[in-house]
Amino acid sequence: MTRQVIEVHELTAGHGGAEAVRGASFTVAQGTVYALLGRYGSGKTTLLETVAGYRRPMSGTVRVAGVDPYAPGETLRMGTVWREGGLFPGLTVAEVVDTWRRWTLDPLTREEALERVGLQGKAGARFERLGAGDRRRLDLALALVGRSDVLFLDEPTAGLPREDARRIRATLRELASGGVTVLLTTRDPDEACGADRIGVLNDGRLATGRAPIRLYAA
Ligand SMILES: Nc1ncnc2c1ncn2[C@@H]1O[C@H](COP(=O)(O)OP(=O)(O)OP(=O)(O)O)[C@@H](O)[C@H]1O
Repeated sequence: MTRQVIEVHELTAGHGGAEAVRGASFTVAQGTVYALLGRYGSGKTTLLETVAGYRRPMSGTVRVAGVDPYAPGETLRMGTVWREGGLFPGLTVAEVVDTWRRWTLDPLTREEALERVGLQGKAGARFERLGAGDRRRLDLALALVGRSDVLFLDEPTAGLPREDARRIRATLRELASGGVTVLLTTRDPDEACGADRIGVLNDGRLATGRAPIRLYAA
């Protein structure tokens, strides 16, 4: 039977009492990519932060691998990449990953982490010399260092050149084939169509469906 790694039921979430997401329900099966698609301000980031356990739900429930990600003491093998990404001036890719590994219990080896995101061969490169796509890959490698089997990604290809975006999507598909469950946000309908399932957020309301669906039909 398919295992639902992320289970969200009637979730309402927001900021200082103002609701940004209302009554969202969806599930994400193990080893699949789920895209939350929506315009600016539709509630994507608020929903992602709440499902990842960074924000307390106003009502409703979230379970990730069967546990409440907001509950104190729960440790989940999950990784997150927020839109700003990391800045590591003065360090090489290898040094950044090794620093992360030191803070992580039972981490992947540096080689494993870089290989999973296609950055093998860039270990000696200085962070400042990396292009935007490789910087995003490095963020992904750091999210994976703790052997994460769930990834939460806020607009992982936003602002990237088309080819970099395509390669990141291919990497996410490979990770999913290896059993990693991916929940991402996007403003790009093309990107959403590459996911296994799509939820469309419109002004805090989530409509769910199976890809491919016509998103902005005339
Ligand atoms: N820290 C905050 N404090 C108060 N209101 C917020 C905060 N962050 C977001 N909001 C509001 O919550 C609503 C949803 O914002 P959210 O950032 O979740 O949407 P989004 O779809 O991710 O948009 P974007 O693509 O612009 O990031 C918006 O009305 C926004 O103004």
